[in-house]
Amino acid sequence: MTDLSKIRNFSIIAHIDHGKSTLADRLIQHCGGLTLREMSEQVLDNMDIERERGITIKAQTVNLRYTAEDGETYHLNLMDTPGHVDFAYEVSRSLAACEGALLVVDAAQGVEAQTLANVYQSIEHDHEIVPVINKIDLPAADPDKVKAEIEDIIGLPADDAVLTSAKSGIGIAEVLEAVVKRIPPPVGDREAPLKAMLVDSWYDPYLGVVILVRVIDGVLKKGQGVRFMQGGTQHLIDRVGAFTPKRVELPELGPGEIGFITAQIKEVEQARVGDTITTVKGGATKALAGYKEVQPVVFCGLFPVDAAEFEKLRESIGKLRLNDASFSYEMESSAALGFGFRCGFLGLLHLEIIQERLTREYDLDLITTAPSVVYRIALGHTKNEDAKVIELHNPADYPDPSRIEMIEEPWIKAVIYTPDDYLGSILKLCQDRRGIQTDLTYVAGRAQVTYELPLNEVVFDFYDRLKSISRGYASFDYEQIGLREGDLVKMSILVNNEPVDALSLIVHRAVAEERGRGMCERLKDLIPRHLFKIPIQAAIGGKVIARETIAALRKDVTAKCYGGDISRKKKLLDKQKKGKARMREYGNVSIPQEAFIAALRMGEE
Ligand SMILES: Nc1nc2c(ncn2[C@@H]2O[C@H](COP(=O)(O)OP(=O)(O)OP(=O)(O)O)[C@@H](O)[C@H]2O)c(=O)[nH]1
Repeated sequence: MTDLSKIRNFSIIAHIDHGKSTLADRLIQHCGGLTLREMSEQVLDNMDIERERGITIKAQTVNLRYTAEDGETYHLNLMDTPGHVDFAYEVSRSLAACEGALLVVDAAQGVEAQTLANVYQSIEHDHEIVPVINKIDLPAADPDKVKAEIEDIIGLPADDAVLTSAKSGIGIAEVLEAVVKRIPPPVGDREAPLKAMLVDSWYDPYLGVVILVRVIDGVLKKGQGVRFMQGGTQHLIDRVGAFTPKRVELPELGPGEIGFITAQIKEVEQARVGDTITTVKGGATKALAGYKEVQPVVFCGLFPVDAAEFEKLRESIGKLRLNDASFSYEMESSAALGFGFRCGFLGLLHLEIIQERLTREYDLDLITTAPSVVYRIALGHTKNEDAKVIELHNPADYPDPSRIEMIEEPWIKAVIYTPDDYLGSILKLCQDRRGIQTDLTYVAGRAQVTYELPLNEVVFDFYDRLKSISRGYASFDYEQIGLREGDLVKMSILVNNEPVDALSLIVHRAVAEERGRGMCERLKDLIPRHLFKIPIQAAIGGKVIARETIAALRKDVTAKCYGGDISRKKKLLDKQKKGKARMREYGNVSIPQEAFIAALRMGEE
């Protein structure tokens, strides 16, 4: 049983790449959680893709023992939080499990949008926030300027910010002292009915579903019968423990403590983030506030390039889903692509992560159809059917236009934070994407601009474009603000007069022609020439709005290497053969796999 006054629960909030994981590793190392050899890998980001992309996806926590200058030993629970807008809800639950936060700001980059969004959330949770200015070893570091930014932009006192270089190990002890002295201990009642928050859950092949919890009141013990108040299920706890960061079993978790439990749960879906855990007998009557059921917002079809791999795809998707309750899938069949799955994601990054894991970990070649948001459509009545409202996840299911009375699409509020120089191009980008500017302010040579934007204009390549026009300096954060009516139509793409359903998408009428022209032009470059002429058309209903033609070609690919180098000829033929495997036949036209997504990139507007 740990004395409450000796516990500190905190998270680290930072913009991507400001050094959160490196600092976390240093804190663990300082507290002796791991040996140097074990430290050679960053421990908190534990998925391959996380490491490669340098982003944190799943929240993790470590329990550290720190003997402070006052001679007392403290239990520090360090919570790692995901660093991307797609996972905002998980972040909010992790923050709700803490009493304070370290705000890590890069000494050379200063405050950025993601930092802001997370700090405001942290403030909402009444956290004590300790500013940490990291990377002071960099030649471009300017801690005083960053301090001023923290005060001006965020409104937090930064005089006593801790200066660190997580990379060279400077200021680490100071950070730990600040945690102990400035972040308050948790409060809780050991005698009260059990109330624990489900902070995170994941699937472990040996233990089943592992649940990360923060105990608010009462005690969690092995052998206890518990009830998940939102999920409505009951379970028997078979393990209680913590990560140091190695997994250790403990006799119990008391108020204020963070640790894990297992209860022979088979699916993460049964352990929803934000749920309240209480005892079956004499349990709490009121669940903790803040529970939300996360819903996928971006949908797309995933199809195997090789139809024979459908079963493998089904199995692989099933395995991924074991570990990720926020992603959904159901079988889908398409005239052109055969059997595949319609999948739902929290956002584009989430989509890319799943797609990449399927490709890399499960060695699948996939075709991804155009991502789509969820539209709400009011349909008028017909002779046989009453009027009704439907949700549209797939442009292929677009109803008969004559029946549509109204279409609504989801909108977001986006906050973009950028150095002045790039503001002009960013405003143009937002304007082109049907954005409505609601605010523009300048602080210390940077602009903060707020836009309302339709989500469907953001899901394709908005983030990539933003990064490229600002040379990586602009940052972006968004939240959903509900549905709004829009003049939306389905645009079909016809290749050699056949509609290709995987390329059809819902667009706003005002931008349909431009987008249609862009897609036709790109497809013209992406589809190789055939022996016959291929028309490529964009159409709304029966009306063609854009057209390109791919000229016919003579087949002999080796014709261009006259001269007798046989190995070169062979290489070309091999390449042609390989290329074939990655093509999709549409009628009698082969479309390369990469064309499906590349056609949607909106290019250098
Ligand atoms: N020069 C210098 N580089 C640092 C320091 N701390 C971290 N870095 C580097 O900055 C990069 C990003 O560090 P991470 O710790 O992965 O950043 P992060 O904030 O965890 O990133 P996310 O997981 O994406 O949120 C890495 O290349 C680190 O080596 C520092 O104190 N000085």
